Amino acid sequence: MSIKVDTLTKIYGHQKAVDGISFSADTGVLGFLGPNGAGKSTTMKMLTCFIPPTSGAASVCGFDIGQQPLEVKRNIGYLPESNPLYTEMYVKEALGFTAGIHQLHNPQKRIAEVIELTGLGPEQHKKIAQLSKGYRQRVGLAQAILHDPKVLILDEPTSGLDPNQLIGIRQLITDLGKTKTVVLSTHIMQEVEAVCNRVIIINKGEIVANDSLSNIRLANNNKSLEGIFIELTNQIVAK
Ligand SMILES: Nc1ncnc2c1ncn2[C@@H]1O[C@H](COP(=O)(O)OP(=O)(O)OP(=O)(O)O)[C@@H](O)[C@H]1O
Repeated sequence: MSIKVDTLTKIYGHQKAVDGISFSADTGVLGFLGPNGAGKSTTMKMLTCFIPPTSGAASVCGFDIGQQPLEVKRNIGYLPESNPLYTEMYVKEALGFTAGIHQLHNPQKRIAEVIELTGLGPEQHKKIAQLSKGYRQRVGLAQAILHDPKVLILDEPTSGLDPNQLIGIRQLITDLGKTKTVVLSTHIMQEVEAVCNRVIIINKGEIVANDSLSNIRLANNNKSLEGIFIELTNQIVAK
């Protein structure tokens, strides 16, 4: 398994943001769903060693997030929800900067590859500040995959994109999921149906569903995913 999570918990002050969750993931796209404030980003930040857990354990490609953060970061690519970018840099300059952090042996070749993969070609000579939101997301994705990690953590990578951009990015995520373990946080149920092999639904820091999309539907009278999501996270009877 590329990701193993064992009773992972994060408490901020008096609030339990993540409450003893356990799951594992391997090659494919795992949809990580939940209402606002459910604990998705907090889980992703713990898996990527940005914040320490309060208790519990997790490993990425066999490396412990507490004991081996450098090895974890080597094996993981992370696109945070806010997609922080240096907007004064040119696209290639930003990718070169990330390549330097990862000490890539042949950065120019790999940068050309990820520009091709992420469809950044037509915009590659611009400054990031001049890019549309969709192309900025592509730069964030390009940075996340530059060191060819086995695991990708993508926190709402398609939020705010127009339908044309959505299709391109979803195709890229689907393709990446053929060889990598991708954890995808999204609020778009259509997207989950389009790209995810498996789904975890988290509510108030606890996992309320963890299965293939078809099994989750079977267990919930074949309702729409939206209906299942509402039922499992609100206890409101879905249509
Ligand atoms: N640094 C922090 N300090 C205190 N509380 C925090 C902090 N970060 C997150 N929280 C709280 O922890 C809970 C989980 O937040 P988190 O960002 O993980 O949710 P989420 O599922 O990613 O939500 P969204 O879908 O809105 O992005 C929320 O109630 C949030 O307010």
